[in-house]
Amino acid sequence: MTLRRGGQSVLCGVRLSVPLGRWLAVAGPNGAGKSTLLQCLAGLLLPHEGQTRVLGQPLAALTGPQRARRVAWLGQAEAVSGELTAWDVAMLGRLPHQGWLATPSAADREAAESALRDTGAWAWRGRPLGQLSGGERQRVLLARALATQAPVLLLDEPLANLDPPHQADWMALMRRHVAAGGAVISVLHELGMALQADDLLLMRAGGVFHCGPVQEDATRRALQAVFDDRIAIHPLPPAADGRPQWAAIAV
Ligand SMILES: Nc1ncnc2c1ncn2[C@@H]1O[C@H](COP(=O)(O)OP(=O)(O)OP(=O)(O)O)[C@@H](O)[C@H]1O
Repeated sequence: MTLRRGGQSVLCGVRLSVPLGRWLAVAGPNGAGKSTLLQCLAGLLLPHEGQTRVLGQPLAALTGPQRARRVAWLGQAEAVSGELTAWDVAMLGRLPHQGWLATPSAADREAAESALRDTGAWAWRGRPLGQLSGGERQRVLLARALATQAPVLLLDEPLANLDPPHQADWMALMRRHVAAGGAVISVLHELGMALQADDLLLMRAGGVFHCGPVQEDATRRALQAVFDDRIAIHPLPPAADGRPQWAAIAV
């Protein structure tokens, strides 16, 4: 996949395949092309060369609702009317499931409630988005993505404004999503969290610097290298489920 913006090449020859049942974290320095790649995968930007296929079908061949039922999107600094309540925003995630002018079904309401409960946003479902804090707002937007019940989640900096306990909750949600057969692709600057993903895609200067399982030493070495060895990775005690964990510290 190749994309030029403003006369510059911002993605060059990126090839990527993410199987269902895996969580891929995308990391790399500022300006590496991570958000651009995610927007191409979501169909929000059209690459000059290459295409995105979702569940075996070219994204471009799908209608808007078909696409939105397969791929849920959470972008950076999304513009959503501050007058909408948290409930309204979660229900936006159900639009791809509803017919033209149809009223929401019981299944739509259940999906929105479950998503708001999962992100800890149920308590303020009646409050307008404009009256929520940055982290509260982010949890509502995550609920909108989850309410779609799409198998593929594309999340650009989903942890922005989340406090550490809610970051841990987010991770548990992603684990649950992949354990249920979904796929997650998330751009993360929180490298400790990125190191808990299954796979890491490391980008630099619009290209793939490295892609591989977090468990492989080579991947963790590449993570240090993509940041010019200005981070160090240290092992941590295993997680409760036995999964190895690492911390990334700026040096
Ligand atoms: N609308 C645009 N027009 C021209 N160039 C753009 C545009 N949007 C982004 N770019 C450039 O594309 C490159 C990749 O940007 P992108 O936002 O994908 O990087 P990123 O890896 O997500 O960075 P960050 O970690 O800072 O969020 C950057 O050099 C950026 O300046």
